[in-house]
Amino acid sequence: MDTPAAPAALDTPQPPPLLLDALFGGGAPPGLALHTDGQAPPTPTHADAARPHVTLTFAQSLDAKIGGARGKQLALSGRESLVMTHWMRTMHDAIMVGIGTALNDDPQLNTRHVPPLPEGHPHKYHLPRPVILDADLNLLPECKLLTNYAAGTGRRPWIIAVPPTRNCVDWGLRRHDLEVAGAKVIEVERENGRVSLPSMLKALRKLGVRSLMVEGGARVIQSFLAASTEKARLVDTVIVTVAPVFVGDEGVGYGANLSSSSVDKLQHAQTAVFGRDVVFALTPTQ
Ligand SMILES: NC(=O)C1=CN([C@@H]2O[C@H](COP(=O)(O)OP(=O)(O)OC[C@H]3O[C@@H](n4cnc5c(N)ncnc54)[C@H](OP(=O)(O)O)[C@@H]3O)[C@@H](O)[C@H]2O)C=CC1
Ligand SMILES: Nc1nc(O)c(N)c(N[C@@H]2O[C@H](COP(=O)(O)O)[C@@H](O)[C@H]2O)n1
Repeated sequence: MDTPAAPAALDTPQPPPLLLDALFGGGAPPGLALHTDGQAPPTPTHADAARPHVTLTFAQSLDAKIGGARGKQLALSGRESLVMTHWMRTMHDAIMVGIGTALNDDPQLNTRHVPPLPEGHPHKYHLPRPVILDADLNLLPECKLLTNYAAGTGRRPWIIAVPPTRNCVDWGLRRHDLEVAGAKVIEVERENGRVSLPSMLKALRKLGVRSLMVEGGARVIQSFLAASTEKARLVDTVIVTVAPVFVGDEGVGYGANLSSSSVDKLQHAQTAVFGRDVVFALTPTQ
């Protein structure tokens, strides 16, 4: 009698090879993307233990727009590349957007588009910690990130804020309202009028964040691309989805103040087609 074939590793759906190559240099480490009995799943790590691995990722049109006129949120990614993005979310400890995106898109930043696990599967997908760059605490207590957390369907959002230099009653009141709604406020230093990215990364690493997926929006992408220098590189992997559409001049771009001398030098790592979209993975040149 033939011996029945062993079931393929619990029939767990597997992430796209582009992500495995770009973030793990090949195969899937055991337990990847899964939340197993409270253990932290494997994630991309950074050689410098003082900051998390940073993956900068976004979807753009052929004319390099990430949003529509007056910031209108655009569904640029097709179904297949959106699923890829949600796989990427399962692979990171935390996911970050700027307050511009949080107010404009009211995102959920969860992993709902990953293929469902088979019935009876012992684990769940890992859900990344949502983090918002919001120096002045303008996040709304009724946003989806906070209501999902209150409803038990999302993780507790962390807000990266900068305390005002002078006593500011309003900032304190906003902090109180956000904390009552469930947010954790993390204070970091200000740099050039905004959250200092190195200070923010250091604070996140101290709180146990090993990998951070930065999703945008325009100003945040620009800051990360421009902040990296040979001396202090802040981005380890860039993953860009390019959708076959033109948005036009009135759309939101991210390259406004980037010059070739200030932006990090990136080299091609992988390209793959997802449905009608093309996804590029890049890494900084050594
Ligand atoms: N296609 C895609 O993949 C994505 C598209 N988008 C689109 O992007 C647009 C929103 O972009 P945008 O308005 O620029 O908003 P952002 O999400 O980039 O947020 C910008 C704000 O973040 C805060 N911030 C704090 N520290 C920094 C820092 N170091 N660098 C940059 N920003 C910092 C600032 O506010 P403060 O000073 O108050 O802290 C700043 O105004 C929307 O149209 C949205 O739909 C967004 C994400 C992904
Ligand atoms: N990958 C990708 N493709 C697009 O076309 C997009 N517009 C975005 N936007 C990012 O995703 C956030 C929305 O997330 P949820 O669907 O609410 O979980 C949005 O705020 C952008 O960060 N991304």
